[in-house]
Amino acid sequence: MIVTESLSKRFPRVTALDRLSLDIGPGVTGLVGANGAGKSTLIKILLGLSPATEGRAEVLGLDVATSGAAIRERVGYMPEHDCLPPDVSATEFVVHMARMSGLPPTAARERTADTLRHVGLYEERYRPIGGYSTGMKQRVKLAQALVHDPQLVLLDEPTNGLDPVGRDDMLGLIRRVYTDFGISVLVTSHLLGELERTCDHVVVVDGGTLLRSSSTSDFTKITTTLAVEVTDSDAHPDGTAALREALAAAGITLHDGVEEGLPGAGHILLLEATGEETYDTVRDTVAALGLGLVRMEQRRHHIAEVFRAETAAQAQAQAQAQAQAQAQAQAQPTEVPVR
Ligand SMILES: Nc1ncnc2c1ncn2[C@@H]1O[C@H](COP(=O)(O)OP(=O)(O)OP(=O)(O)O)[C@@H](O)[C@H]1O
Repeated sequence: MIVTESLSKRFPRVTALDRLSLDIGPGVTGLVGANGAGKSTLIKILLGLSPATEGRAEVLGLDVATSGAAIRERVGYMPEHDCLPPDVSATEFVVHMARMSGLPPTAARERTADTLRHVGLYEERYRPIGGYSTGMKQRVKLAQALVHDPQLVLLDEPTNGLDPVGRDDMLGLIRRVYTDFGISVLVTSHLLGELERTCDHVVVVDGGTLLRSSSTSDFTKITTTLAVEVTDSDAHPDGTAALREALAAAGITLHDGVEEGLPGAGHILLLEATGEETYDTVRDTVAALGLGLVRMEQRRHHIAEVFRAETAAQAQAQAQAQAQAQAQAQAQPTEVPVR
């Protein structure tokens, strides 16, 4: 869907993209990076709206340097900033965008009605956009990106300004753009965690360079940590504590601390699974104590955890390399200038 090779964009004072090479296939892909990482710059280059300084990029097999118009016919774009005219209704605006994309009048009206319904705008679509909430405006921006039935949409920070419920709704909508309509999605965010449930693939950029590109399941790979949650009983009013003690006595390695569990149950104990026998020991110990087993599952990493650990390991490796270089430099005999 998207391929970039050593793509760079330099502004007079800042390098927004630095030799970025990517290969993004169909599905929902998250492009994650802090503010200023270069996400919006990449999107503008992919749409053929801004030339790269070096390198090349292709979208749907079309070269961004020479086929900008053809790319924009096949690709939808949801910009980050508020760019909607306040005095027209969502219907008028989206019909206008559909006509601009080349749809005839009747098809433009029909597609607009379908798309606005899909993004969850009903009666309010006839009211002026100026009176809409942020969530409704984000939906209109998404609708105008979808109305011409593109093969791919580029969504720049679609959850910006939304409360947690609004974010979840928007992320659900984005997922359905691919599952219901087969339209591939590149969605940017500065929040790594929120893309975990939505994206098949995650690309992380920092300072215009690629930090990591991998499938979400690789990021969130299963760990050897078991999460166990039990209920309390009359004999053991603190079931979690009783289980912790009994498992430790049975030789199982428990991780420090506990996590919040379900209301009504206890906390979640985290322990190291060394094999099938760990499951048996937990099951038998829970039964012997007369507790109810609420859950016993292998824990998955969250993207943010993996990423924090990788970044810390990289920083440590860098610091070690620097210290080594310094030690070597000090060990070199100092040259005495020859007079
Ligand atoms: N037209 C421009 N002129 C000069 N510098 C620019 C221009 N556009 C972007 N930049 C700079 O390039 C860098 C990357 O910006 P970009 O907008 O692509 O980041 P971003 O990851 O999208 O972050 P945000 O979500 O905050 O927009 C930033 O340092 C920004 O200040």
